[in-house]
Amino acid sequence: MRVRFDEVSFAYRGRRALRDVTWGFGGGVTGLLGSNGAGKTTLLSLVVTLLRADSGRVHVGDHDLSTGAGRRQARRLLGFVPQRFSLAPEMRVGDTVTYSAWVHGVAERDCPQAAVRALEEVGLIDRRADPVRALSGGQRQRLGLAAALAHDPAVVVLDEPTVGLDPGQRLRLRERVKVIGQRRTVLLASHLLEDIEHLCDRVGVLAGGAVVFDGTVAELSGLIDGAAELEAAPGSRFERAYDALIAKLGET
Ligand SMILES: Nc1ncnc2c1ncn2[C@@H]1O[C@H](COP(=O)(O)OP(=O)(O)OP(=O)(O)O)[C@@H](O)[C@H]1O
Repeated sequence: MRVRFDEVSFAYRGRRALRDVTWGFGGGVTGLLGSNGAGKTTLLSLVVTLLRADSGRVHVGDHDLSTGAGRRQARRLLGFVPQRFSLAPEMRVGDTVTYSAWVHGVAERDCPQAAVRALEEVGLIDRRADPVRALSGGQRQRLGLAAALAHDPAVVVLDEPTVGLDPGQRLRLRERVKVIGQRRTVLLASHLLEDIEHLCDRVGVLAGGAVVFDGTVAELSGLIDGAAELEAAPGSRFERAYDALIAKLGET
């Protein structure tokens, strides 16, 4: 399913956060990069209908989010894991996802089965009888993902999902996101270039509320082709190319 932005602008009480964004993504995992304050969370919030564009149009599939009916229909297709979320520590893992399925509109009799499917998707099915407080940070993050998958959404939006996780937990979450992206549209905002490089088919870069790059990970890495001093610098090609892109924008 495709998500499309057409000349979208958004401001917080006069403070411009997105300006004339025309961008789209669909099928597989798309990364969204940008420095602090570039507008990533704002863009994600528009996709998941937490905010409404001041001008321009956002579409999720055929649903136009500028209309009430469009937003209602799109919500059934959307799963969201925000940067910070809270879970009830005494609740069981399985009940947490069953409840999320119900909140997302799954028929009550189907909720337990929906929870089993979502917990299998994130690799937590063996922990379903445990209380949430018994989970590690990485497992809690995966539980948040299961809660967002409970109604089997076509589009999954993740805001900085690996922040605060140790390398092993990050790898496990990454593996899960990769599999989830095989049959869904996933939008992943992150500061961690390594996550984007390993997970994403395509990447968009935001700077000052505008999309300044849209292409594949290989195309972004290719931006430094022929720049000898950058090719020799430390870090992966992708990291060096991203850094050079942001530095160049800072000069203009
Ligand atoms: N609730 C708000 N009220 C006023 N201004 C806001 C609000 N939320 C964000 N902004 C401003 O909008 C701009 C974009 O913020 P946004 O959070 O979308 O960026 P971001 O790329 O997600 O940043 P970060 O990487 O730090 O999370 C920034 O200038 C920010 O200060």
